[in-house]
Formats: sequence, C-alpha cells, structure tokens
Amino acid sequence: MPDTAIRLSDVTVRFDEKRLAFDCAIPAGAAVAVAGPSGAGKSTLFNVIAGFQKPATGTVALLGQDMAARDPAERPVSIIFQDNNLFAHLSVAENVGLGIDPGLKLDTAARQRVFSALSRVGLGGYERRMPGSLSGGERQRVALARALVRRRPILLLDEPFAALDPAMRADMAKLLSELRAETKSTLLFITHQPEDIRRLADRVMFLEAGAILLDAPVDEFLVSRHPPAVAKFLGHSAI
Ligand SMILES: Nc1ncnc2c1ncn2[C@@H]1O[C@H](COP(=O)(O)OP(=O)(O)OP(=O)(O)O)[C@@H](O)[C@H]1O
Repeated sequence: MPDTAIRLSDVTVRFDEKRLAFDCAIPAGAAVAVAGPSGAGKSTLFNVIAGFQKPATGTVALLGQDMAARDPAERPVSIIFQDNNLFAHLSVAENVGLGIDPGLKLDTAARQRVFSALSRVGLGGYERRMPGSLSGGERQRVALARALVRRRPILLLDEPFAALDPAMRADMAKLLSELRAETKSTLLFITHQPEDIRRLADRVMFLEAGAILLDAPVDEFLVSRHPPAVAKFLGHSAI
C-alpha cells in the first residue's frame, strides 16, 4: 500500500466565475476532518476525489495511481452522502447488497457478508426493513454497511453526524473509529463541529473560499488562533 492515499496536485475546478483550487497529500490510514464555512468547497473536494467532478486542471492520484481515466465506480473510493444514499423501493439488505453486485445476484457467501456488515453497524435483524421506516441515523448506518461490503480503501463521508442526536454522534464516531482500525482504510469526513474533530480526526483540512487554508495534525489545529476563519470555527479569539 502506498504511503499517500490521496494526492491532489494543482487541481482546479471552475464553476462559471468561481475557481476552486486544491493541493494536498493525505497519508494512507489517516482520519481527516474536512471543515470550513458553507460554500468553501468541501463537497466539491469530495466530488473531485470520487470522480463526480472533473477538474479543469491538475491531477488526482489515489493510492499512487492517476485517476484521470477512471469513472467513479472504478475508483478505490466509497462515498456516503448526507442523505439519499438508499433506494426507497429496496429493502435494507438489498441496499447493502448493491455494494457487492449492482444486479443483486448474491450467492450465499455474499448474503453472509451483507448480514455481517449490518450486524457490524448495529442493524442485525433489520434486513427486511424498508428505508422509509428507518430513522436518519439508521439510514446512515445502512449506507455505512454498504460501504463496508464494497471494501474500498478510501471512505468519504459527507457530514455523517449531521442527522444524529448527541448520544448517537458519539456512537457513530466510535463505530467509525473501530471500522477504521479494522479495515485500515483512509477516512475523510466533513463536519461543522469541533467536537467531531476531537473524537475522530488525526488531521484536519480547513477550507475557505475554494482553497485549503490549513492542513494540520489535529492537536495543532485545535489550538490554532490563525487564520481568523479557523479561530472563529474553534471559538478562539483570533490573533
Ligand atoms: N455544480 C455547480 N455549479 C455552480 N457552482 C457550484 C456547483 N457546485 C458547487 N458550486 C459552488 O462552489 C462553491 C463550493 O460549493 P461546495 O458545495 O463544494 O461547498 P461546501 O463547502 O460543501 O458547502 P456546504 O457546507 O454549504 O455544503 C459554492 O460557492 C457553490 O455555490
């Protein structure tokens, strides 16, 4: 496994008059919080990594390989969106099974993987339930189970804690941290809460106005008083 999981070199994205620019190298196995004000470019950064957004310039390399010619499905990435991850007309087990085979042709071993992934996220017994009958946190965990059966080394989570109450936030952080330790995957998650960063991250990338303003180990980030946007996010007085 290469030392660097994600390397963005001179990547730019253009939306009409707006220009976003990303340069970063994320070590394999890191848990990276991606923070920053609304509109800073966090989701766009994820879309560039996952292949849903084509950069205007620059290169995206994942696990040492250039991704220019690779569609999202061919990248070593699973992405969990804030919502709408599940198909409403498919059961929980079928939604997870899609991570193994989009045609849902699952043999016994594959079905077993679906069952164990659901049990791993605390949803054993939910196999036949329909997404509409689940809470927001349960739906997030089904999406996580699907990501688990896909076994991609890079996992991108867009605000995985947003729909959760405080107790569930702590549970989700614990679950993600255990899964990361088990799978040795590289985890990136978008959050607006310093608390989530303290719980789960070992690095933080802070974005503002379409650029990575700060990319630092979590201990360094949490005591930052500069730049002002970071101080504001952390509730510190700026220097
Ligand atoms: N498809 C698009 N077309 C035009 N502009 C876009 C498009 N997608 C994003 N943008 C713009 O790019 C900027 C970054 O958007 P992005 O969604 O990446 O921000 P974000 O940091 O994820 O914000 P939030 O925290 O509100 O989700 C915003 O100004 C947004 O309006």
